[in-house]
Amino acid sequence: MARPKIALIGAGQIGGTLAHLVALKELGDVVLFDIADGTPQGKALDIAESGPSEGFDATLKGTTDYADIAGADVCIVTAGVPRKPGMSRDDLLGINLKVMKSVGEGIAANAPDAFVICITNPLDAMVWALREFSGMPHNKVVGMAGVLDSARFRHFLSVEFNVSMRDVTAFVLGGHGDTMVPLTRYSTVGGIPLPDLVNMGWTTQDKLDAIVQRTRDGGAEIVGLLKTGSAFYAPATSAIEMAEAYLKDQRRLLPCAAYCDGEFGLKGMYVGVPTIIGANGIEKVVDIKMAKDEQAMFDKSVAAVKGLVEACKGIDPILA
Ligand SMILES: NC(=O)C1=CN([C@@H]2O[C@H](COP(=O)(O)OP(=O)(O)OC[C@H]3O[C@@H](n4cnc5c(N)ncnc54)[C@H](O)[C@@H]3O)[C@@H](O)[C@H]2O)C=CC1
Ligand SMILES: O=C([O-])CC(=O)C(=O)O
Repeated sequence: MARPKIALIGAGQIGGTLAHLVALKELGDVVLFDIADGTPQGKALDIAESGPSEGFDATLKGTTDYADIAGADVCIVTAGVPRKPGMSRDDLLGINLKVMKSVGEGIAANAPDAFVICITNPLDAMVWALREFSGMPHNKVVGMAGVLDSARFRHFLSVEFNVSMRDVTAFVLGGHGDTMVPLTRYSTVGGIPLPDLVNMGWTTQDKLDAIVQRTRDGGAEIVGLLKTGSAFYAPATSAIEMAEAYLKDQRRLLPCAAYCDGEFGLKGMYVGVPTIIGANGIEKVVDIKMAKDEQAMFDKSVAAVKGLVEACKGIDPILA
């Protein structure tokens, strides 16, 4: 059987890391696309030259021509600009919206059957716009953020409890911004929900609150440290987890920015919700019941995303 074809739209920090991970994990053959001529070709060649030592079987091609992504099974979109210290993700909206237009058209024309994972920020509005520009089915276009935010939450919790990250589960829903919603009641250590762990005296509510806030600020913390761009190792790994779930029909239950058509009382919008990813893309949005305070946080986050979508409509009349 032919290897899957994985197109990476954007060959910057995340795109290059994605290409390396796809090759190392032998998920498929890689086409790395970017408008900056030389960058995708150089990264593809560099990673291909690591193959003999690493021993993977995958071809890598760098290109500036959308025709080369023809027939891709998966497209992962990181094209656009990242933020710098002092900026919010929302400040990227105007410039990255234009990028989503060309990328959406390029994918629709060349790889209309692909499963598309958007990473570009501000994530929830950009995945909505990318879907609109591409006209592709809603279940085949999804945004990556919840897997990353939950991974950050899990990492901080594993350090606090001094246990393996494998035994920590976490759910971060809502928009990928300052209003994101880490759900402590649905996050566990060895199956024990976090509020129970506070009651058991294993940690304090103050410490848990600080971890929740650090999770919300997780992207900004890295931007502040790197100074020249934003996180890329963990974001790439998170998107690979989603791509693998699709390619291997794993039916993973992962928090993703998915299209809600009635779920969570939302109609026609993308926001971070629990989803099942399998061979049909987003197979299901899992409509969990939230407590009153959780719902209030989620509603606030949804309102923030709606504001950004309205801003997109104001910029590009095609979207209105
Ligand atoms: N959803 C999430 O959780 C996360 C999202 N991000 C976002 O991902 C995006 C990419 O981040 P990085 O890879 O670090 O940025 P980067 O600047 O390293 O790479 C972006 C690449 O996009 C290319 N590009 C620009 N316009 C293009 C176009 N029209 N078509 C094709 N390629 C184009 C650039 O030439 C550049 O190589 C940013 O918007 C960032 O904010 C970053 C981390 C996490
Ligand atoms: O913070 C940023 O700008 C990049 C991002 O979305 C993240 O790392 O969560």
